[in-house]
Amino acid sequence: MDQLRAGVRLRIVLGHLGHPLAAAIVAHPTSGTSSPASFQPQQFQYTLDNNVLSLEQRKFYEENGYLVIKNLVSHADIQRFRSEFERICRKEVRPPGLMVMKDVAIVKSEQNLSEKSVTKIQDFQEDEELFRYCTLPEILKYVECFTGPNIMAMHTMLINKPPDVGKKTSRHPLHQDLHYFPFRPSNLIVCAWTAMEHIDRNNGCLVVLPGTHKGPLKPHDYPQWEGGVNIMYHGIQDYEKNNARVHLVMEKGDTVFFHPLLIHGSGRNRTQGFRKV
Ligand SMILES: CCCC(=O)SCCNC(=O)CCNC(=O)[C@H](O)C(C)(C)COP(=O)(O)OP(=O)(O)OC[C@H]1O[C@@H](n2cnc3c(N)ncnc32)[C@H](O)[C@@H]1OP(=O)(O)O
Ligand SMILES: Nc1ncnc2c1ncn2[C@@H]1O[C@H](COP(=O)(O)OP(=O)(O)OP(=O)(O)O)[C@@H](O)[C@H]1O
Ligand SMILES: O=C(O)CCC(=O)C(=O)O
Ligand SMILES: [Fe+2]
Ligand SMILES: [Mg+2]
Repeated sequence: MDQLRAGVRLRIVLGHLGHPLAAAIVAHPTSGTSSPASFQPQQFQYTLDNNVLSLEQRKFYEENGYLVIKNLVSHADIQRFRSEFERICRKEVRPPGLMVMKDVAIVKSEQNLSEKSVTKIQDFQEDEELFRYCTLPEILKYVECFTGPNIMAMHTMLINKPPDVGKKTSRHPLHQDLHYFPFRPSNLIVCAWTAMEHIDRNNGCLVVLPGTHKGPLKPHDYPQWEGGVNIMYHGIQDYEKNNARVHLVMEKGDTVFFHPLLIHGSGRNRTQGFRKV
């Protein structure tokens, strides 16, 4: 917990740099990256040597830049996060530093904050209930496989993807999270993304381009989309169109861990529900 609190202080300092940060958990830059002498460092570049991941899981992350762990977060915890999100939307609690974002399609039409007008909250580090997510032993157990033991929560968000009103504004353009992060080294950063309900292509699942974590950070800018683009939702301009997109279908509680250079985004929500992660 002390280490996580220290990380929150760092995140606030980074926030003063004016960067739009997003969800990430990162290792302290001084934490060890060295492996035991018996280990071949060239074999594993993106995962650290511990006993949590199977060889198969390690190889999968090394090759693809992401790893899905099924049924990791309990439904009881997810219900608590959902309830707290609703309390925030009703303005019953106002955690300091919290940023509330609305979708561009409704930002000018709906005046009152409600669960149906908030697209995302971010920087919930001062909300004890939501920050529990960053302290869950089952999450940290896997995070440590990528960051090492000295873990800091760098940025936090709860995304409430709204039903698309027909302009495709609910999409999140393909991007690399490292574009938003003014800290390094990238291989010691990982994002934990937990489905709070069943998520598939209908409600806009996470879409990844496997293996792109091995490439460089690419230039980002606003997508050339007609009909509406959300402020500060930058996308990659020149991604390889032949690179197969993989749609991650996930059940409630499933969690994907991914590298900050992995190109990913999410499609429109064609249901009437608000897709939560
Ligand atoms: C690890 C990366 C993963 C990611 O999440 S990548 C995306 C990162 N980007 C973000 O997180 C963006 C976060 N959002 C924000 O910073 C803020 O919500 C945002 C969009 C700047 C607006 O903040 P505020 O200034 O507090 O809001 P406001 O209500 O006073 O609006 C100011 C002007 O902006 C407009 N606006 C608000 N939300 C928008 C939206 N979603 N899309 C497009 N325009 C939007 C709003 O209409 C207003 O314009 P005007 O001044 O009235 O003309
Ligand atoms: N032709 C494209 N050009 C640029 N980005 C795209 C293109 N197609 C998809 N994307 C990006 O990839 C994400 C996921 O694509 P996907 O096709 O799943 O979503 P969608 O087009 O919104 O929904 P769907 O195809 O399921 O109706 C989109 O949100 C968008 O960011
Ligand atoms: O859930 C989404 O729609 C996109 C999330 C994302 O890009 C992220 O968590 O970094
Ligand atoms: Fe992202
Ligand atoms: Mg499509």
